[in-house]
Amino acid sequence: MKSVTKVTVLGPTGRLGRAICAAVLDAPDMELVGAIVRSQSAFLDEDVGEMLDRDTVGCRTTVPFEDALELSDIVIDASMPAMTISVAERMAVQARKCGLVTGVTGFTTEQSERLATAAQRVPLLAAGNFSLGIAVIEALVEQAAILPAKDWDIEISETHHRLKADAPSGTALLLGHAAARGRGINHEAMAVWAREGVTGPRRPGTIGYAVSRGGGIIGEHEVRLLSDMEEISISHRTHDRRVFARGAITATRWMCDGGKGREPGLYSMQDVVKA
Ligand SMILES: NC(=O)C1=CN([C@@H]2O[C@H](COP(=O)(O)OP(=O)(O)OC[C@H]3O[C@@H](n4cnc5c(N)ncnc54)[C@H](OP(=O)(O)O)[C@@H]3O)[C@@H](O)[C@H]2O)C=CC1
Ligand SMILES: O=C(O)C1=N[C@H](C(=O)O)C[C@H](O)C1
Repeated sequence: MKSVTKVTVLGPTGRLGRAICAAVLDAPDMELVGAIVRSQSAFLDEDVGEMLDRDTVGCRTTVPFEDALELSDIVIDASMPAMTISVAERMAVQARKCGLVTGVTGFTTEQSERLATAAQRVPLLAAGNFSLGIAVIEALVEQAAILPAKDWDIEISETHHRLKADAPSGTALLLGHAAARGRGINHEAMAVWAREGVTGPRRPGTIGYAVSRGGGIIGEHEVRLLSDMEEISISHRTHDRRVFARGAITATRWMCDGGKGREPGLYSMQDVVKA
């Protein structure tokens, strides 16, 4: 008999969380067993199917997550950093091995370190972007960034909808880290987060970021490599938020590995696309 993966979703009421819940409900090999909201949620104790304007599914939104974790094979996270950290740390002290797939962005350095610590005990896949297209351009950016830094400037720009909470986007950051890896430099030392006033000439070797927010744009990213005589532009546009949900399902299946589950560790979409 084919096994069914039991899934809990964190942040099921948000833009990403709703798309992921719908994808889980549509996946024949998955069952939604938990939907975790915060105590201030406007959608507390709602049937997830009804919340999505579908038939009742028998899984209701709740605040305590311990019972859902006990039932789950995997947790898919579409919430916000504080919830991600508290659930990841709770999972790290659980005896049974349940994986966490998080798409959340906007972690502070301290939160990222706490997530990495939790990943020593939990199989944890962190994806600043679930799109497989972004995973591909991440590799392209790393490859392009081998061009000599003295001749080629790297600039990253992103645009998102007016409601996005964090900047630069998680995707812009993962592209910046890919560029830094390609160049063999320390990302934090070379990142220029914004420019204003009398900035003077561009510092050689830096990676510049620019952010726009407006309207309903789902996500646009561009990495430009600029020399005096030519330019490379690597860009990506998301046309439909369901691409994130689809990628999250692909990542979840990779993490479950046919029911065996992955070993504790920090994984990324690169592991998924290279499999
Ligand atoms: N990796 C990827 O491919 C993608 C990642 N994202 C990321 O996913 C996250 C969620 O994005 P999005 O769905 O657009 O955001 P939303 O604001 O629409 O949803 C976030 C949900 O998380 C819950 N939540 C839990 N804790 C908090 C908190 N402390 N403050 C606010 N809300 C909280 C809220 O639900 P409630 O109040 O009901 O508990 C809220 O509905 C972001 O980090 C975003 O960058 C987004 C799209 C794609
Ligand atoms: O908040 C969003 O909407 C998105 N967030 C992710 C990010 O920060 O990169 C992914 C996607 O671009 C949409």
